Amino acid sequence: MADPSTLVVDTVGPVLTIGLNRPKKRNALNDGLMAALKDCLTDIPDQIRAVVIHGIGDHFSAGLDLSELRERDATEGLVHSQTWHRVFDKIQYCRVPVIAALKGAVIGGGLELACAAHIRVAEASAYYALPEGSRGIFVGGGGSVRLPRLIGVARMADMMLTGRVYSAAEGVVHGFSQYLIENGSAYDKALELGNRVAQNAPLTNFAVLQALPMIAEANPQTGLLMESLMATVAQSDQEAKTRIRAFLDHKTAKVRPS
Ligand SMILES: COc1cc(/C=C/C(=O)SCCNC(=O)CCNC(=O)[C@H](O)C(C)(C)COP(=O)(O)OP(=O)(O)OC[C@H]2O[C@@H](n3cnc4c(N)ncnc43)[C@H](O)[C@@H]2OP(=O)(O)O)ccc1O
Repeated sequence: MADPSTLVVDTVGPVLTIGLNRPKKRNALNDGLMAALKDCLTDIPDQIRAVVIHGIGDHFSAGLDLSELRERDATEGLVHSQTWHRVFDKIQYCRVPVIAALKGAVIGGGLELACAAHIRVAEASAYYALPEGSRGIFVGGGGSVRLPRLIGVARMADMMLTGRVYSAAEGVVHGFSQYLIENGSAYDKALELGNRVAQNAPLTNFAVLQALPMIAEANPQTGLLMESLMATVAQSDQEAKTRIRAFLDHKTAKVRPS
């Protein structure tokens, strides 16, 4: 059953912010939190154009709440894992971009949660680990599907076999996170990015979230056809026509390095 106290949910302009709120347990992900997260991601109000997920306190998340793993038999374990898959799918297939603001521990299931987001912003304090090997378990939140696509099978295998802790800087180098920023600013940066992506044409964001991952996984011929179809749909939309006219009439911002 959903435990609403495990999340702090807020609306900041067009951005929905979701704070994982079990700081005394390092935001370990228990059943109540996962159910609350699912509810929250199911009922995103129409006016919301981006979501930021962050951790309350010093950490993003210490992963699965190990105290809830004790009593599960194999069947319950399977159901549990598939429940997680459904929650994280809600992130990956969200109708608006989801940005994870990372700090402190980003461990196990916490890392899997972050993998499902579309953009990862890490402050210097963030560190990543998959200690499942030392706990005698395996990833169960989609990590073996999503993480190798970001950092490669060999590096994920290294994380799982050695339990090595990767730094925030390594996370950027290896393609896990897209931004590395100073301590204390992950939330603000994620919010800034949320406001920025909210300005895009919704159809472009839709294409990036829904079509791009499929195109990237398709064989090149299928991918190129899908790209052409998506491009055609987007450019024939009135929104594109209005935006391009605004640029040609010098009524909109130019592309400038930030
Ligand atoms: C199998 O099917 C699955 C699996 C999964 C996903 C699996 C995973 O996520 S495995 C990874 C599990 N996480 C860990 O092993 C991390 C454990 N925590 C730590 O190492 C540390 O707590 C820390 C995160 C590095 C923070 O250290 P520190 O700041 O010193 O804080 P502590 O004093 O250690 O902790 C404070 C308090 O929090 C409790 N706590 C921390 N992490 C967890 C946790 N993961 N689960 C439960 N409780 C946690 C800690 O015990 C302390 O509690 P007190 O009561 O003693 O205060 C997915 C789906 C599947 O189906």
